Amino acid sequence: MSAPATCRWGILSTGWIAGMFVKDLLVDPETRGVRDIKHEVVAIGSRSVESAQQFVNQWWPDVDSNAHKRIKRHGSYAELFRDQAVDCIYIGTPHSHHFDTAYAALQAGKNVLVEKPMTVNAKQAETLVRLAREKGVFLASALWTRCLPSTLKLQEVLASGAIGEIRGVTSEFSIDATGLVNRDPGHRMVNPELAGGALLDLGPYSYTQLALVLAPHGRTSYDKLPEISSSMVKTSTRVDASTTATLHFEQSDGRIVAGTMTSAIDRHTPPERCVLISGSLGYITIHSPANNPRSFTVKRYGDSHRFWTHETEHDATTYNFGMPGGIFGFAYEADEVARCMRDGKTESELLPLDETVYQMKIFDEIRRQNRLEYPAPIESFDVSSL
Ligand SMILES: NC(=O)C1=CN([C@@H]2O[C@H](COP(=O)(O)OP(=O)(O)OC[C@H]3O[C@@H](n4cnc5c(N)ncnc54)[C@H](OP(=O)(O)O)[C@@H]3O)[C@@H](O)[C@H]2O)C=CC1
Ligand SMILES: O=C1OC[C@@H](O)[C@H](O)[C@H]1O
Repeated sequence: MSAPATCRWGILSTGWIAGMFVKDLLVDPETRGVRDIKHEVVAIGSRSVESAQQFVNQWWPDVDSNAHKRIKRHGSYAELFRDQAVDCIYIGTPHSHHFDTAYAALQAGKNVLVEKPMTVNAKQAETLVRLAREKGVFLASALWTRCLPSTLKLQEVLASGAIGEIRGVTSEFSIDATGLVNRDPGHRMVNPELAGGALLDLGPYSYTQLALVLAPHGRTSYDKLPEISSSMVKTSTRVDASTTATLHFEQSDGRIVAGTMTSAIDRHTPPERCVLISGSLGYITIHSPANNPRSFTVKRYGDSHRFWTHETEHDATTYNFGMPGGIFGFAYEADEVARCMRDGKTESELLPLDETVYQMKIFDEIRRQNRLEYPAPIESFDVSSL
């Protein structure tokens, strides 16, 4: 077997998720049975060099180690874009800053993995996708759930016909952040200036869980949006505390199947169930959380199943997934990106760009229906000043 290919990462921003992503990159891929690629963090880019230095101190505390000494600390994002040692830049800024930062990185010819949601709106996402394709560089939104072994296994189970014809999906990813509005109204989750709110922050997961079943890539035409009915409750900071949307997706056999997604920042999703996939022969329950499911259960109805009884289900199978090496789960998307780098691919089949743009169009429509607008500068897709 040939030597593993190394992906050399540049980390842009030094907040919470940037640290979690790095933590996963530092775990030896062999612990999860991955022998074809390796990860190396070669540079940190921050708005201040002190913050970049602090980040290195936190994640590579051994000051005498080669890694600690070797990692470049850039005091501006522009310096990171110029760093020739970097293969791919991971962007972990707030939503409001995904578009401008990713645009500048792509413009500099860099491969980019940008946190979810890719942008604030679909026009911005389309602009990034167009630029990446023009430049021939890699781009993906970091919807890590799509790369998890549990997600891939679920696709297999569905394709096997285990629950028959799909009749409906409900999906929720919510986190109780009540109190944040009063305690810390500037926090990115509730601050409109940073494009906060449940839909953009947590909706990518509740949407993805139903889209993987009802609008899978390769079997969905992105020309037409599903029919959408949605509602929102807003916070006093004027972002959405909760959003629920029912989407009617046309299936390849012409049937219309409804999926309902909920994301909220004012409650927890209960652990037992975040996603319910109902089929003609049974159902699948995905256990919370929807961003990182560790198990799901498939139950098939018994032959004597009747609509008035609940006693006849049988054949329950639960699939469990660990997180080897102590990873959080981001490592799997990092592996996928590293393989794309190695193979010269500019797009990942697990994180398809057209699907990402489609999702952003659906979110635009949900926001339109509920009059959720962000400040003009962060909705802008004008690139003349970038
Ligand atoms: N995949 C996942 O599971 C998760 C994804 N996320 C996503 O990651 C992104 C960041 O979230 P999180 O890490 O929690 O956020 P943090 O606030 O902890 O970090 C954001 C970082 O972005 C940089 N930044 C650039 N401009 C600004 C600005 N105007 N205000 C604040 N920070 C700025 C800062 O880094 P610096 O000072 O170094 O420039 C800052 O540390 C979001 O898009 C979120 O949706 C978040 C959590 C989990
Ligand atoms: O996975 C996540 O969990 C917590 C959220 O605030 C975050 O943005 C999201 O990506």
